Amino acid sequence: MGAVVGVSTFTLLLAGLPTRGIALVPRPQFAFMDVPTLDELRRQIDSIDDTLHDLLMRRAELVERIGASKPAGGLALRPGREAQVIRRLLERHAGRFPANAMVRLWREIMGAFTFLQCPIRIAICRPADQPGYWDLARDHFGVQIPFTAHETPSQVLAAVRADPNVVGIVPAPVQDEPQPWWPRLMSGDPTTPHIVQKLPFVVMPNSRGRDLTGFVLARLDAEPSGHDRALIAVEARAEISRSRLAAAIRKAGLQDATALYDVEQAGTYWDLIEIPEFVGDADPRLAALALALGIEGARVVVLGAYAVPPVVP
Ligand SMILES: O=C(O)C(=O)C[C@]1(C(=O)O)C=C[C@@H](O)C=C1
Repeated sequence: MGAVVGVSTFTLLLAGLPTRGIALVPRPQFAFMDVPTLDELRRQIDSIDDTLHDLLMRRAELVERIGASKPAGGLALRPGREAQVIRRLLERHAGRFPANAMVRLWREIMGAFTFLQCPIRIAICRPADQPGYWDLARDHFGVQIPFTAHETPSQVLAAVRADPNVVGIVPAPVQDEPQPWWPRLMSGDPTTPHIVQKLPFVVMPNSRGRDLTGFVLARLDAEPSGHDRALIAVEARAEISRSRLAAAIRKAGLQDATALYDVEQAGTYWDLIEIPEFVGDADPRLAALALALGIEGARVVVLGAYAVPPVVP
């Protein structure tokens, strides 16, 4: 009984209630006796931190084995797999820890583990008046991977073409921009990168990059993540109306476009079509699209794909 009185007194003191008449306080049905002390709680946190740390070190061993199975000298980055990892964790996420903070941790983990496998570097188009692109890239790729800033998408493309371990980040296409970068991805040159990701994948609420959108260019084939959008470019010597393009897309068996951009330079016309599904380089619907357009010499090329960003609770 003495112990019960003691615990109840302590509880009342904590609650700022008078402790007189304490002997009349009935024994509680629930576990006041188990209220852990601050030191005990911190010991539990230390133990959790040790487990997390041990698991990270074990994860590093597995990533090294994965790295050894990838082609030597190539880029180890796998944006489709990274998207699957983040989506899966978001689906199981619960509790008070903010979901985007959890994503931020895993972005740091996967950035560091990509860097562990290959000398990846990021070339960012960060015009002087748009410093947020740096943050957009840092939020995604973490602090281990070295970055270089460039003034124009052309400079970024040149950096990616010069080194297979350089990954480029350029502003997402907008209609009526004077010199869009995307028609340049139609070149058949083997150093030409693909679009492999759209940023942000998950918006970081207080980032300087939160209102910006970038595309990641890498010398990799885009890989399906299970929920993707493909970017297909058409080059022709004649202007293609939107309705003609839409009809040809449907006739080729592709899903309706979710976004369209076009540009003309010196009598050459380019259209960029975003399709709400993954389309690989060898997809027969590409040839079907070229045919359905009915324009002599029209070329249709997949510029890449990106994993559709998840809805973050
Ligand atoms: O799964 C892989 O291919 C890995 O290299 C592992 C890992 C990861 O840390 O989970 C790291 C880098 C890749 O971009 C994707 C995922």
